[in-house]
Amino acid sequence: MSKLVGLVGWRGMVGSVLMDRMAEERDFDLIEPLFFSTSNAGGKAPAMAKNETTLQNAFDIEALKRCDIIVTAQGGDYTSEVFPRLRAEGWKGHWIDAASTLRMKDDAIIVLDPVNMPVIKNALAKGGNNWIGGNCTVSCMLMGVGALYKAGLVEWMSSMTYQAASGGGAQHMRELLTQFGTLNAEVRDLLHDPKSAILEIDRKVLAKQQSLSAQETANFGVPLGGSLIPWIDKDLGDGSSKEEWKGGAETNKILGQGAGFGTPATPVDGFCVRIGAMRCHSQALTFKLKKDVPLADIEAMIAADNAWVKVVPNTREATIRDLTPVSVTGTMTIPVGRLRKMAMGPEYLGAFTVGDQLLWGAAEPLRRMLRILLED
Ligand SMILES: NC(=O)C1=CN([C@@H]2O[C@H](COP(=O)(O)OP(=O)(O)OC[C@H]3O[C@@H](n4cnc5c(N)ncnc54)[C@H](OP(=O)(O)O)[C@@H]3O)[C@@H](O)[C@H]2O)C=CC1
Ligand SMILES: N[C@@H](CC(=O)OP(=O)(O)O)C(=O)O
Repeated sequence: MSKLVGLVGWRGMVGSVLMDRMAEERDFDLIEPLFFSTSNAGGKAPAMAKNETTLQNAFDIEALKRCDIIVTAQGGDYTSEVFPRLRAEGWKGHWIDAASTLRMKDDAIIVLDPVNMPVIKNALAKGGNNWIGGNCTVSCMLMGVGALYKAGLVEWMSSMTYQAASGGGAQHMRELLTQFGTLNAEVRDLLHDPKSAILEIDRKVLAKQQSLSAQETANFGVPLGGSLIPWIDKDLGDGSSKEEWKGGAETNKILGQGAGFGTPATPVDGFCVRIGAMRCHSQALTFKLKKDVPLADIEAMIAADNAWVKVVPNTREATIRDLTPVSVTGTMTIPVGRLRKMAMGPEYLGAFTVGDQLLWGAAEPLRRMLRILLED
């Protein structure tokens, strides 16, 4: 009999991408889906529903307890409210979650199976049942350069990120586009006049950016269109942002190394920056390798690591064609390019990578974990 799989958060941005991927990969053929809602219990479930066509109340613990597996992309507040109650009521099913809430708990595994299948299998064998998707930046980075970690080559890594508006949620994407529209409207006439002075355009754009209404910056807090914001997530009070902290903490946990595993952690640190891209996160990486490995060997290692990574030749033409958010958005490909030894010495490697933060960064690791459980 098919497993009963509860789906929570399926109509949100991450959830919609997840539903599309599940349909594409025919995951619904293998399960009996049970759709939940926080806002429309009793309404009609989406077309993928089979026998259970009514939306269940996502806060109804008895209804949730019926599920063998629950997959949620509803968000951290939902997880904080429902998960402890569900476990306290004795539910032993598998919980698969996009939210960060449970990621660093001892009994939770951060799932990214092309990178950490041994960690997942080990936890499954020990009865693990909490499977959490990683931070989007970390997951996309490891899908690209995980080979270097698997080979034990990384002494440390620094990551400078260029993170898309979608990381903040759907409203942030809308806000970015609204700001671009407002700025364009401000200088539209001057743009249409080829003889207009560019510094006049620049002055008017800046004046508009600096006077955007509170409504037009409600989500990011400051203008993002035509600017950037070098801080993502909470202030940890030690000079770093929570997004930067996740880079080190989650990378090591995914790889099954660090304090919790009785092995040394690999130092990972850098700056996380929000830019005006729509839904692809990009990262400039600097590695200190444990030894001097020829560049050709590094490229071969990265290219062979998984079915989605693609090494982009370090030429201008290939880079501007294949290593941008616009070329990657909506695809499962994780390009890694700009690979070169840096001026600091032969153990210092530079790389640049891009990933769709709603696919590998959020939805895909969850649906793959579901498949692992269904095939177990
Ligand atoms: N955005 C991102 O980049 C990432 C997000 N995540 C995690 O996933 C969680 C969900 O994120 P995200 O998908 O961006 O959140 P959304 O705001 O798009 O969706 C969350 C929920 O909001 C409700 N909702 C209310 N109004 C609408 C509407 N107009 N359209 C769709 N849904 C609506 C839905 O619940 P209901 O149907 O019950 O009303 C939906 O499931 C995050 O909180 C985070 O924990 C993880 C990785 C990346
Ligand atoms: N913090 C990420 C998005 C995200 O949801 O991250 P997390 O799953 O770690 O909370 C960003 O803003 O780009």
